[in-house]
Amino acid sequence: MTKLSVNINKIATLRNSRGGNRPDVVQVARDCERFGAQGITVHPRPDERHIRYSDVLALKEVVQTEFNIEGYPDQRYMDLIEKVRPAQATLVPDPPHVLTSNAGWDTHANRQFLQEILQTLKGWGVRTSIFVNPDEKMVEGAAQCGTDRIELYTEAYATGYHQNRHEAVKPYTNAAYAAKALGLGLNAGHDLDLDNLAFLKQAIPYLEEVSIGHALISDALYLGLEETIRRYLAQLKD
Ligand SMILES: CC(=O)[C@@H](O)[C@H](O)COP(=O)(O)O
Ligand SMILES: NCC(=O)COP(=O)(O)O
Repeated sequence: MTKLSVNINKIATLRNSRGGNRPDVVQVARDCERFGAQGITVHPRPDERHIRYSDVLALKEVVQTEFNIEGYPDQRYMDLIEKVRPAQATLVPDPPHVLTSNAGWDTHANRQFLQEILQTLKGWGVRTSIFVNPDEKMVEGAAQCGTDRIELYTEAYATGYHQNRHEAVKPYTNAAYAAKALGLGLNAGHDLDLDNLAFLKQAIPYLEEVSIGHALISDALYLGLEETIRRYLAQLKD
């Protein structure tokens, strides 16, 4: 079964745009789970443009499904993970001021750094995932770093989907196969939506988790959150 983890970053974007606590990030997380989401993902960025570190502490108290915290493993992120002990920590190589995540890790050039971080996270009992491009060499590097899972960075798939989905998905099926052969768990995320999700799932049936935020929250503005989550879950049926 492929789990849907809803990334609620953009709920916090809307809340922060006016100050106050509307929409309430914690209530939205509760509702996402009530509507069937099997996980909640957040990506607190150093500038706290959306999810704040304080949100993560509040969410820890209420999230009943899998809590996935993404981020660059600087000291602040590591201190947060140590305090929260989420189900999963997803390491992303983002510099502080990127508009959004735009690349996977070079798992060879960063091997020692990642090995040390992953060892610490595993010592805290946190499942680890590394954000990577669909590149078999980077997948091999991720396995050498000792991660539990990888998350395939699916922006290129989403960009190429409407031109030629069969071509767009090829690097992902190759990288997924390499991950499976290496015994790595497999997640995917970034720019997945109601158009492209089912084809990815069909091409990689053993995907363990997709984390989806921007498109899902945008869809919810038209369809409502409950109906939107129902539709995304329907795309993931085995
Ligand atoms: C790692 C990734 O691709 C996304 O989860 C990322 O968290 C999106 O970040 P923004 O919501 O800040 O665009
Ligand atoms: N890891 C991907 C994620 O959490 C959400 O990415 P997006 O759907 O907001 O592009």
